[in-house]
Amino acid sequence: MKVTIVGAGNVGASCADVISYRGIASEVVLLDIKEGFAEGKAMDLMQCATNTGFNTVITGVTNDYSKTANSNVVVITSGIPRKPGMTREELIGINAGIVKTVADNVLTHSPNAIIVVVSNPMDTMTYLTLKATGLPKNRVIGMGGALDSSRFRYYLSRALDKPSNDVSAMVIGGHGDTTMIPLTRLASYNGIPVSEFLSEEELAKVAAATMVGGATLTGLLGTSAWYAPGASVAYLVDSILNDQKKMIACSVMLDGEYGQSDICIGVPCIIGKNGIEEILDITLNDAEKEKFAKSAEAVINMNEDLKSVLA
Ligand SMILES: NC(=O)c1ccc[n+]([C@@H]2O[C@H](COP(=O)([O-])OP(=O)(O)OC[C@H]3O[C@@H](n4cnc5c(N)ncnc54)[C@H](O)[C@@H]3O)[C@@H](O)[C@H]2O)c1
Ligand SMILES: O=C(O)C[C@H](O)C(=O)O
Repeated sequence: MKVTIVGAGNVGASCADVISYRGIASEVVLLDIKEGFAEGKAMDLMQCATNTGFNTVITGVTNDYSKTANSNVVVITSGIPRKPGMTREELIGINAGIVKTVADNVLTHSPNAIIVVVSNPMDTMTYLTLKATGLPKNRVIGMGGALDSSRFRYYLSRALDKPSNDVSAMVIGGHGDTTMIPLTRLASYNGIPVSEFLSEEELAKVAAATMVGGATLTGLLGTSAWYAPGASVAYLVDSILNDQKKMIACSVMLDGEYGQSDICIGVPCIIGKNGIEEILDITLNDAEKEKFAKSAEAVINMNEDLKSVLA
């Protein structure tokens, strides 16, 4: 199985690292616009093979899309990351043009690929990719919910003082500091509602920390995060390539689900060899419904900006 990752920067390289280390794909192509950069990242990663014991072949190329031909999955991480104090939404001006060009190029050489969009603002970049390529909606998946849910589980595990892997929780809605919706009501510690252990005030603090999880890391690192984002993409790619049918919150085109249409936004999905195989339209309570509607409104407004940005 072949995976192309466009953008060999922090997230792209970290994703290639996890994919190879875990043997998720037999071949990974890293492509970057910066001369020699992807080649260097690929060589460095390949020199891990004997010490970590993987057999994936990683190749790096400078803007040569012919080397990406017949990829099963293409991950788009090309674009700029935010700096401290910025929102993801501020990246639209530069990233929209990059993502649109990249999506066209990858499809020319891999017409059957499933595309995973990572570049920010991710929900709008997913919408743009879908509209620009005309692909069926099951083949364009935005990665955000997998990461936001892992951060939610991390903050819950700290509040509970229990291991993250014993905590089950999901974030839906937009992948933005104010648009994420951590589903606190449905979070559990090995099947027991977390509200058995944490007060409403503690849960509100966990939800707030989750929503600004990316901004917190950007403040600490000076650029946005990459280890958890890279691992989250690899987790999603694994479910596609190995047809695992995992339930993962992803940004997908809605057609009436959650009362929304013509928008890509995070909702629980079944992910398998066909990409998005099912959208789970779960019942939200009134407060969650209100948050989802507000989140969708913000994402739709951002999508509107595409017209002027790409004009
Ligand atoms: N969806 C998410 O959950 C999530 C998580 C983390 C980061 N991101 C986003 O992913 C993007 C990448 O983040 P990063 O930290 O890896 O940034 P980075 O700067 O480390 O890497 C981006 C890479 O893209 C390359 N690039 C730029 N234009 C290109 C083009 N036209 N073709 C090919 N490559 C090109 C750059 O040369 C660079 O190497 C950012 O937009 C960031 O906001 C999203
Ligand atoms: O925070 C960012 O800008 C990058 C990414 O969306 C993240 O959540 O880590």
